[in-house]
Amino acid sequence: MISTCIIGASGYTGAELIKLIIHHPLFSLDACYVSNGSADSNKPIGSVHPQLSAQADLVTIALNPEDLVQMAEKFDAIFLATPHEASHDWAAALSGKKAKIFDLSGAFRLQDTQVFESFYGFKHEHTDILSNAVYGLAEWHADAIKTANFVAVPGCYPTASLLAIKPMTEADFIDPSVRPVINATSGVSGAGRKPSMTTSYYEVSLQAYGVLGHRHTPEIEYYCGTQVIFTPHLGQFKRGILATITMRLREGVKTSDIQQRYEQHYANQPMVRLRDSWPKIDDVANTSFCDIYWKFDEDNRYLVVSSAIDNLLKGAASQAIQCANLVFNQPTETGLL
Ligand SMILES: NC(=O)C1=CN([C@@H]2O[C@H](COP(=O)(O)OP(=O)(O)OC[C@H]3O[C@@H](n4cnc5c(N)ncnc54)[C@H](OP(=O)(O)O)[C@@H]3O)[C@@H](O)[C@H]2O)C=CC1
Ligand SMILES: CC(=O)N[C@@H](CCC(=O)OP(=O)(O)O)C(=O)O
Repeated sequence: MISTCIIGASGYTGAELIKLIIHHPLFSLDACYVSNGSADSNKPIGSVHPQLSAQADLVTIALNPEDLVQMAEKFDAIFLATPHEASHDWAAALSGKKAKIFDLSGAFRLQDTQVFESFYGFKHEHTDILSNAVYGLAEWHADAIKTANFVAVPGCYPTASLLAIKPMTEADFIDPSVRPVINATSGVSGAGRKPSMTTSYYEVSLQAYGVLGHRHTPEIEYYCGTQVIFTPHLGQFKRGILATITMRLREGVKTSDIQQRYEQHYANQPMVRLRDSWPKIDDVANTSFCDIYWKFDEDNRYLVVSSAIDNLLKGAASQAIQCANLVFNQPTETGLL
């Protein structure tokens, strides 16, 4: 068995990782860490996450940062389900050792440290790790992921957006004079477990936020190679993201060309489902799938694509497992179907 541990096990994506790893045929979950001083330290997992009662026979451990080097020599894989700052600070002790690292945070996704600093609000101190980090968009970067030691698992909105846009950008079908427009809505679990007024279920009413300045804009732009207008919305539901993207395509692109590109990229990708009707969040919530459907106005060259994922799974934990499967030479869908 491949020995794994999770750091940040008391959070929402931590809980999803626990569920996936304990049911995985090849990975064993050997430790669950929380931060030093966490109210959830030294507790059975079933008491931290009641839905995991009687499923995971583990007690959370308060992480001592001095133990990180030893942990990186002990485990085969370490999943960081921690805030960006914690992942950033701990990466140096963890990387370059036996363990393959899968970081769910945004700390190692942006290669340009100036852009990183302006969107994340703190200085990037680990450019050496950054330059070796592989972006874990599993359907597009599988070859690089297979040989990676450190995987930066994509953000939730970027996963939904990039899976929809990349077949068009890779084919050079986008009209360069018109930026793709992404409107996306996330459930409140996207904001993590820590309570806050802006994300409290009672306070939330469908609303745009982060307009023309969300930190996922540079991530999406870098990995699809075109500038976009990205507008996230927060909706009053627990989990899921629906991203609807409008793209103007170059003259001469036909409906059949679009069909051919989506099929070429996703027909053999088990975690992406090309649907025959508009995706719904209920169809993907609590699953590891991304559902995609599109319609093209050939006369006016506007393509509208809709993409739905579960933010905590395909947008975080199950994509991390897809990456780990690839690193350990398994089919990407192992343990996810
Ligand atoms: N929620 C989502 O939809 C997605 C989240 N992500 C990213 O994944 C990571 C985890 O997100 P999520 O599970 O939602 O977040 P949560 O807030 O639900 O959980 C974060 C975890 O990290 C621990 N933690 C908090 N502060 C620190 C700290 N300073 N040092 C160490 N550990 C700390 C938390 O609590 P404790 O104090 O008990 O240790 C908890 O276990 C984040 O980087 C997030 O941006 C990525 C994609 C989607
Ligand atoms: C609803 C909500 O607040 N969503 C978060 C994105 C989810 C997330 O955690 O982003 P990363 O994948 O980059 O870590 C946000 O807008 O910042």
